Amino acid sequence: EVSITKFPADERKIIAKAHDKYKKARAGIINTRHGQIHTPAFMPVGTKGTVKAMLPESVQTTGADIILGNTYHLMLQPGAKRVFKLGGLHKFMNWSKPLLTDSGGFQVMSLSKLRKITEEGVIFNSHIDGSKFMLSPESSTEIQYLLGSTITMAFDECTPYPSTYEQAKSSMELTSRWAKRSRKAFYSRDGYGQFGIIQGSIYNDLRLKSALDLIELDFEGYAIGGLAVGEGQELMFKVLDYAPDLLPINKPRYLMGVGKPADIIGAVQRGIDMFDCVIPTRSGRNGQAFTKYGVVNIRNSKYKEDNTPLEEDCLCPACKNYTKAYLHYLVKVKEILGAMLMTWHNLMYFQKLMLRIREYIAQGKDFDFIS
Ligand SMILES: CNc1nc2c(CC[C@H]3O[C@@H](OC)[C@@H]4OC(C)(C)O[C@@H]43)c3nc(N)[nH]c(=O)c3cc2[nH]1
Ligand SMILES: [Zn+2]
Repeated sequence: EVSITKFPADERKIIAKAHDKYKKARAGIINTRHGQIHTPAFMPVGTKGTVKAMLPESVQTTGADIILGNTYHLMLQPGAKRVFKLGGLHKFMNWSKPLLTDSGGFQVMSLSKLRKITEEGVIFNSHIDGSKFMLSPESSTEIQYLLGSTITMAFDECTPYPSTYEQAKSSMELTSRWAKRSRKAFYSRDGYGQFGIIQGSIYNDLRLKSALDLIELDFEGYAIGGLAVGEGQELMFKVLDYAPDLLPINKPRYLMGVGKPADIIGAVQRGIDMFDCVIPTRSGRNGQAFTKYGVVNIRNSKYKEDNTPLEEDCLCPACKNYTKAYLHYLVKVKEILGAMLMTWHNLMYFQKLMLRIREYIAQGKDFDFIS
């Protein structure tokens, strides 16, 4: 049971604007082998088999139905075959609910130094010890199978921003060929699914072609890729004004890498169902707390004698049992408990946001009444 709290002013503006034009928000349930996912859903990021600074049972208390893992990191260490031998990622990390794994292409481009993109796949050197690896539609799909992912992502190329029309076109066409190979390599089982990822950057005809190519492969769900890569909120919303409508209305839509609360609200209003973002966890560890009063930079000296909680009505341990002064101190002296409490609060805040959104959609209420 969580209380309804206020959106900060800037989110109300987004809600009001998006609400007038978009009645595409929808609330639903995705049934999987590992349990239900209530959408719109926020998926905490657990790149290396752990949501940093959180026990999985604590992640569960925040209300998360599903968390993310990653092919790239886990294939390098401890290795997909080893995780498989040890009983799969669910057992390894003691998380029994749904797991979605990204296919690894995005991380190769952002993490490994030496890499070569070929039709076959991406050849790269591990950012850990420099050893050579290849990620392809087939190997990425097999690794996600070995990890035991509930939702497997197709192996794609995240088109960088900005890209010319030609660059975006050839990148999208590569992603379509790789999607076909990913779909063929997927071992379909009841309660498990594979999502295609559409690309096409900011060009609507390329987004349409990408969607048509992937719809032919009949994925269980679809992600909108190639966004939240530096294009900014306005351009992202411009793509989201039409891209979700290109996808099957009866299948989940996942916007990768998004985002701040205002981004999530605007995207839900445009028909998106699933989100992932490192912001609540990464910024929590860096001392930023999301609250109904806006973002609190707990390291600010004005909190050093503030004996009040981050939010008086929040049910997380940071707010129930500690003060901003204590959090300020812990983060300043880099105590591990600081990262834990700030992360826990932020994940709770994001899940409360999603709960409020789901409730208001289910009751057919206008978003702008959440205030
Ligand atoms: C932040 N903006 C952003 N992230 C994107 C991602 C990666 C999403 C994954 O990367 C991590 O976030 C940085 C998260 O931790 C793991 C667990 C790795 O999963 C999340 C994308 N992934 C694929 N395959 N294709 C895309 O077009 C794409 C676009 C994105 N835009
Ligand atoms: Zn809290």
